[in-house]
Amino acid sequence: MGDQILIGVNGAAGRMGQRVAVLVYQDPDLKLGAALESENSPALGKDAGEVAGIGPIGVEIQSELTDRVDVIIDFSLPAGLIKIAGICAERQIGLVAATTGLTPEQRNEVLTASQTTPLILAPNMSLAVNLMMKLVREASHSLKNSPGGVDVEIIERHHRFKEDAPSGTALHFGEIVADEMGQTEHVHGRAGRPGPRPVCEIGYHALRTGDNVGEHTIVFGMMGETIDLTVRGHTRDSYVYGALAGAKYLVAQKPGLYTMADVLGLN
Ligand SMILES: NC(=O)C1=CN([C@@H]2O[C@H](COP(=O)(O)OP(=O)(O)OC[C@H]3O[C@@H](n4cnc5c(N)ncnc54)[C@H](OP(=O)(O)O)[C@@H]3O)[C@@H](O)[C@H]2O)C=CC1
Ligand SMILES: O=C(O)C1=N[C@H](C(=O)O)C[C@H](O)C1
Repeated sequence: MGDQILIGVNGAAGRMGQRVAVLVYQDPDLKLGAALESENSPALGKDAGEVAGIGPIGVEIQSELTDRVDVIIDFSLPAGLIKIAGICAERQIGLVAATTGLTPEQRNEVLTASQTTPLILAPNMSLAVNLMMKLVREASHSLKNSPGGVDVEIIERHHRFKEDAPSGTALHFGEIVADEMGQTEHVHGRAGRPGPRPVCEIGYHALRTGDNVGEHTIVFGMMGETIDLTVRGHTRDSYVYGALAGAKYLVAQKPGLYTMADVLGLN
């Protein structure tokens, strides 16, 4: 067991953080070395396994990183990610950063960590979603000269508790489409009399219902036909398995920025 990779989880009491604790516990190559939450969290002092529903695992939730870990997996809030990115950069701890809803300035601040430590910063860790990113790029490339033009709309569905909209994944899909097709306008919902739709728009539609763990549909609407590409999560574990693969990948890397496509062998 001596060569197990020591994982720290930031946002340990959250929906994702709890599943990270459980799946790290079940993985013989990994060991939970630290569980972090904000300094105001009611979970401080509790056992991370108890909070995650698997009974005590001997890791107390704390607000400061005092234990040695090899990689931090972060599913928290932008402020939590920025704080832990600074610590990882200073102590040269690998960082799998999954938190979404960052401003461009916050994103740049997190990215500076890659100067001194290995970093993944990705809005989605799932294999299926990352494969779909490749498929969307290919579809955008193939359809961009369709006669009559192509209208692209991005529909995402998430649980009612999600704080940011549209999802980081939806925004990333939009970047891929615009990179291939050249749309310049990003429109969030429509109401009133917006008039005929120009092809230079990408429309985003964020649905928030129940306990949906995440669905994304990219609609390519043309004159005479439509393609819908959809990826649906069934459980949060699809994201966690990707994050664990990212952690295992980062321990063997030099400082720098790495992608989930690197980790998942999709390049
Ligand atoms: N990249 C990916 O594949 C995925 C990314 N996500 C993203 O992960 C993030 C978390 O999602 P989810 O687990 O559903 O959200 P939750 O709100 O359930 O969990 C976030 C946790 O982080 C805690 N937290 C808040 N501030 C800090 C801080 N400063 N330091 C440490 N912990 C803090 C919260 O505590 P408190 O409640 O007390 O504020 C909470 O326990 C979101 O941004 C989401 O979009 C989610 C799924 C997949
Ligand atoms: O908050 C979530 O749940 C999710 N957030 C990520 C995002 O904003 O893209 C990834 C996934 O869709 C689940």
